[in-house]
Amino acid sequence: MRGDSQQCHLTVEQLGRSGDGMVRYEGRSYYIPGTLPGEQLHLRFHHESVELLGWDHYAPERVNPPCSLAGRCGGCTLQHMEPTALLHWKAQHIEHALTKSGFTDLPTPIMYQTPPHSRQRLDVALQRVPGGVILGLHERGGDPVDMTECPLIRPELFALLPPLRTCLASLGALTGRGALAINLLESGPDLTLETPAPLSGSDREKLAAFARAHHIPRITWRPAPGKMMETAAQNGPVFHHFGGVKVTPPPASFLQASSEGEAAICEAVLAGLPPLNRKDRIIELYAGCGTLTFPLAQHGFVKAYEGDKAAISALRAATHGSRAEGAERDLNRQPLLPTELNQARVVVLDPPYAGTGKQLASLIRSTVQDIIYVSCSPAALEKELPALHKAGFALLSWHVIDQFLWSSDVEAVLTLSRDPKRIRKARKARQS
Ligand SMILES: C[S@@+](CC[C@H](N)C(=O)[O-])C[C@H]1O[C@@H](n2cnc3c(N)ncnc32)[C@H](O)[C@@H]1O
Repeated sequence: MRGDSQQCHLTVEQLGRSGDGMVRYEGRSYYIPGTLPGEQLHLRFHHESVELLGWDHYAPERVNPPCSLAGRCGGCTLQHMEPTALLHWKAQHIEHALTKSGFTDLPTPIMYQTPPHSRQRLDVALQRVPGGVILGLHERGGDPVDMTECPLIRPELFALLPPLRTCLASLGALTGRGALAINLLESGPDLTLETPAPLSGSDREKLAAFARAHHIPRITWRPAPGKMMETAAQNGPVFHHFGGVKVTPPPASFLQASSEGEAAICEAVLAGLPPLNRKDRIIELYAGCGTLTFPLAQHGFVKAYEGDKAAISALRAATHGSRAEGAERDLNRQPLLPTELNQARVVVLDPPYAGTGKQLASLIRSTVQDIIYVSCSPAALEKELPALHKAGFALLSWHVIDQFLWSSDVEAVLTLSRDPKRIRKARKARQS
């Protein structure tokens, strides 16, 4: 029901990309956090903004958020949505990117959602306040909200936070705002700390004592992301296994959000491989420090490319005795040429959020028949899939992996082929 007054009752039409409900008013779209499609809202419109006065009708997908910080903490924006409905909503993003790019008659997706309390990576903001330190995620457009509870992260990670706050509050280097990345590796939590001022000798002693008391193998310090890092405390070896191979990930290294998500991605990638013999070459682009490299190396010889120096050094250091080789390469500045790609029986790529950039064009010009595309960005897929469709690739399977529970983010693994035999076989298998 629309009226000319500033107050009105409108129905949420859909969720926007970031998970906010969208209503239309006088030809404009407005996004309202915390609302769901089908809900009727009582709203008041001001010049450019809208105020939610209340709900006339709730959606059946609405649930009570499991965390009392929901709505404030910027980590989870969709805790009020029933998880299965959320997974289907995320699958629609991928489906939309595929159909918009020309892929029709899609196979049924294989979907997976990670459980609560499974996040193994945490990137938090720090803020010194009178009497202590706030450690948490930013409120939308605001200050960090202290993470006094969190149904998302692994319990052992959450258990570390209270003593960590005490330790951080004692550091002279944390004069204002800072940041902390924690990767929960097999060897224990790996901490990378950013503070406005450099660590003093006394700060280092406190961090070393904290590391010993809480079985933390390594604490690294840096002034800001991308700046020189220093080891603040080393209390034991740092390691993690990928596909049975022991790797020493560098500080603040990319790590999949949860081990369950990582396993689901890995399984989807391996399921998408064409028939290979051990001599066949797999080219892997954006390899990080080897999450997919070493599982892939059990199926063919992997040539892995990665732009981050520390990550590729870690990968290369672990390749001894495996059927994998790593190379440092900025794939935006120096994409692999078609002649290089042509050596591959299959190309596996897992680009950053922005997508593959310049690498895509030479992939299309190559004679590569099979691609497995791991993507954390439906928007990048929407941009890049049309060219792959035009180049003759068909979609053999798609996996939707919601490893970002209660957020609007999603991961997808797409198996694409332009090998007529493989396409025919996949179509036949679907029909039977
Ligand atoms: C989504 S992560 C995937 C990493 C790895 N596949 C994994 O699962 O752990 C994307 C990777 O792309 C790398 N990357 C980003 N831009 C790059 C570029 N221009 N050239 C090469 N690698 C790049 C990042 O350093 C990161 O390791």
